[in-house]
Amino acid sequence: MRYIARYLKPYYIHMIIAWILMLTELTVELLLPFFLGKMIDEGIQTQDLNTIIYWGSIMVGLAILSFAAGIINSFYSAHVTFKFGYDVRQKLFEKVQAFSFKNLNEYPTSSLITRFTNDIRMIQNGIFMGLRIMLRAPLLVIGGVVMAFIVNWRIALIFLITVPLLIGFLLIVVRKAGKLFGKVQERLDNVNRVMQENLSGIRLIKAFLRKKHETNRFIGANSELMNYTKKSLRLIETSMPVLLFVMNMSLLFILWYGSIEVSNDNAQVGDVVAIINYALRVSMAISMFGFLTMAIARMKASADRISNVLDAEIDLTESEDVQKQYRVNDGSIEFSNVSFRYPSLKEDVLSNLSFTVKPKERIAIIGATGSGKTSLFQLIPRLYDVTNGEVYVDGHDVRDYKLDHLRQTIGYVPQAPLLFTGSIRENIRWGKNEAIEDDIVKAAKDAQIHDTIKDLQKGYDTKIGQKGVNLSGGQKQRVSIARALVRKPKILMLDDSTSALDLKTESKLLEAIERYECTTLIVTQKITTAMNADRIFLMDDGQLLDVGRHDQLLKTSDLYRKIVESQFGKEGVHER
Ligand SMILES: Nc1ncnc2c1ncn2[C@@H]1O[C@H](COP(=O)(O)OP(=O)(O)OP(=O)(O)O)[C@@H](O)[C@H]1O
Repeated sequence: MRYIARYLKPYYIHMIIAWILMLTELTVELLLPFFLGKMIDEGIQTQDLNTIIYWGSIMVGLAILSFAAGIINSFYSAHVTFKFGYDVRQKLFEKVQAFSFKNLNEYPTSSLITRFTNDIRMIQNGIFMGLRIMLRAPLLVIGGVVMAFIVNWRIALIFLITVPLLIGFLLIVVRKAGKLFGKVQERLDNVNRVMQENLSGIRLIKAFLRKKHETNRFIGANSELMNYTKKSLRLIETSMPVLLFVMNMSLLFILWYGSIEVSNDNAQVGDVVAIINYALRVSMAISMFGFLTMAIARMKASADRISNVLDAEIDLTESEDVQKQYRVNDGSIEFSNVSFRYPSLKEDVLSNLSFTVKPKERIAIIGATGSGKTSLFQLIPRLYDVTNGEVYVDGHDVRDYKLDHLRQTIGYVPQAPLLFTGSIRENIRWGKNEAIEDDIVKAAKDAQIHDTIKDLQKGYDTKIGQKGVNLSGGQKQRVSIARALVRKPKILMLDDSTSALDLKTESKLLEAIERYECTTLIVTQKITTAMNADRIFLMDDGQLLDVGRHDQLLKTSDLYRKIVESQFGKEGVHER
């Protein structure tokens, strides 16, 4: 909740104005029944038209004042609420942008989306209600009771029983509902997760005929959400009949006891009408107060979830003594006794790796699936930090570089090419904001995608659908390679990014890359790609089994020979 106060700070003036306006509404609301009683007793009972007009005009004036105050209050309350939402969303976005991969593993995308949308909305609801009715409800209860006692204390005694009864009841309901709302938000996370997986994997689901299975999964998550929402809403709804019952009983009591008091000349008809009016307003204020506390319980559950993200410790930061002047010039890489373990695992996925890569050298990394190739890649731009050992770029530990500079000098093409909604030009420029048209076209030509783009009706302006749905796998791969090349990187890392390319296109691509004069690491499953590298790293189970040129490895490594055999046959090995 302290975050709420912090983010509301710039809007304190607006909040104070909203509260002053709300107090104006409240004062009018408390005065109206009093004047109504006066009008009845001094005007209607005595049939004095002038007095009726007098009190009537005052009441109309006050009603207009209250109406205007209500409208302006809503305006200020909405302003504070929306500004607050904007600021928190912005802060959350910046925080998530700064997250390391480890942080991202802790907060699934679906849960972050719920926090960005639903949780912020819950807090906004709480703030809006707070500004409209927070002080108003309790003050109306207190003021209503006091005014009723001023009008006629004997009849007003009924309030001493009904008010504590209703408040006690509502407090119990709110406590229970608060816990349930936390659970509702968790279930909403689940629904969002299933929905997100389904939307992004819809083609796969259709291809595998998994519609029924996925529908059942969604029904499961959706039913849980419905059940918890139903439980919490039911709890709230039980408060309404109880409230109405107590209210009606107290009205009956006021009428019954009031009539006795009037016939005994201890009260006037106007007093009874005024007190009935106060009783109605006090009951309404208590129910309003109930809704408000409910909104606050909901807001608290959501605020906790937002502050968890804002408070999350980002483990991958630049150390205080980071050498800001270090620059990557040559692009040499060295791994020194590197071991790495994902935070969620018990065992290392890379163990004791040591090797050096000379500037501008071209290395092919080959190895079974799960042998740690991608993990090795991720350590160079510090997507994760090593568990043990050191990774050096240009002779300096990667942790001693400014993170932005280090990453700027690396062109990384991940295994699954990810493109963003926007034009092809925008997607390539995504690699380097300042890239001019010539740079973009050159990168596309080198990535062997220029001709394809040219043949599209809108060329570089062709819009790419979400995640590049309207491009083929190989086209997506090449656009993401162009995106990496446009940065003119010192180190280029292709993680199985040429898998969908035919041999001819791939070899042209590799030739073009050679002209970039950058250190190149290529994870590949294809021997034809590996053969052209200066050296091949053969990985198995997180270790570097062998290093050498293709012809050397054919002689020294049984595993390498087997891989070659599996792709070219026994005969093919000798031809290569
Ligand atoms: N984010 C993660 N959290 C936990 N374990 C992971 C994570 N990513 C990968 N792993 C595990 O680390 C090991 C190495 O994975 P990695 O992706 O580096 O292999 P790879 O050689 O690139 O495989 P492939 O060729 O299939 O892409 C695997 O056992 C994998 O299960």
